[in-house]
Amino acid sequence: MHSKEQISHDEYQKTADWLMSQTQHRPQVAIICGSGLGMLADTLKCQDSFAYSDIPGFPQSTVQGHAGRLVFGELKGKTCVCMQGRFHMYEGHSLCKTTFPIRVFKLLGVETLIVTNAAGSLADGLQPGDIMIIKDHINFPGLVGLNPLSGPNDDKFGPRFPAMSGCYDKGLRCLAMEIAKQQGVAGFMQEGVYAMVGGPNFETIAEARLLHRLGVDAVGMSTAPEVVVATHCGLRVFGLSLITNKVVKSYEDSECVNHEGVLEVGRLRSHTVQQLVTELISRMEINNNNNTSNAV
Ligand SMILES: O=P(O)(O)O[C@H]1O[C@H](CO)[C@@H](O)[C@H]1O
Ligand SMILES: Nc1nc2[nH]cnc2c(=O)[nH]1
Repeated sequence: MHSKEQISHDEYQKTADWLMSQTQHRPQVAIICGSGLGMLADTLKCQDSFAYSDIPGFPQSTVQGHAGRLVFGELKGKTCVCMQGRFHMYEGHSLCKTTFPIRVFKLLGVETLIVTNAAGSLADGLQPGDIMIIKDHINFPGLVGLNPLSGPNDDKFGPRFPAMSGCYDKGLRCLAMEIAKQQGVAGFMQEGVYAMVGGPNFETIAEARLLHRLGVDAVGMSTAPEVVVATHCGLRVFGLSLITNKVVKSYEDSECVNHEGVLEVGRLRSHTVQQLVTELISRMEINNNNNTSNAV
């Protein structure tokens, strides 16, 4: 069962200590690049970069469009760390492995996490190429007990029963919308609810209809476990989905989604996503109070 594996505090600390011995950067902001969005790391200046295979304790990326590199650098006066490649449950990683980097970031002093993903749209108003600011999520694996926080709680990171209402920071969501207006891209940006399903198959039509009825705006196979672990340890979270395809909801529709198409939309929209994230990081305020204050 995925959730049984446990990782000790010492193991997270060892990885954080190794990284701190290899780079002078002390990141305040962490960015996770979704499928095809690895170029977000290109904006960082004075880079130190590490292959996941060289980082003690790090899992390995196995999905095309996820390079498997951790990049540290400066962006508009903030120190950042960027995951070029995330880990998904369907790759066979335990949920605590898929979220391993989040707690390492916490120990590095990160205060804000930016998660990005590629997602299929269920909402009629969301077209391929649109950007959805994540207002909330439905963690389907989590609802049935596949939760990275299952098992003994590590009080050093956070409480046994963390609240998840408000896990996507409202201030950052408003700031992102304001920036979108100023950059002239608000026309294809809106807030919505992201749902995580286990994958790796895309949805059947009946599943798509079910998700639509449940109020899901966009669906993907990642993000929710990362956000749960980040919120548990007191990180502020901002998330966005790049809509890469419409999820087929009609038996009359012969369209068929594939991963190549998902990556292609990422490439087409890379510049817009980069500009938005760069400006958001530049204008966000950082409270340097990362002291595991969420812990009980
Ligand atoms: O969520 P990210 O990593 O962006 O990737 C999304 O795109 C892949 C499918 O094309 C799935 O892994 C899905 O979760
Ligand atoms: N589950 C799921 N994940 C995706 N990632 C990108 N597009 C999709 C989609 O349509 N469904």
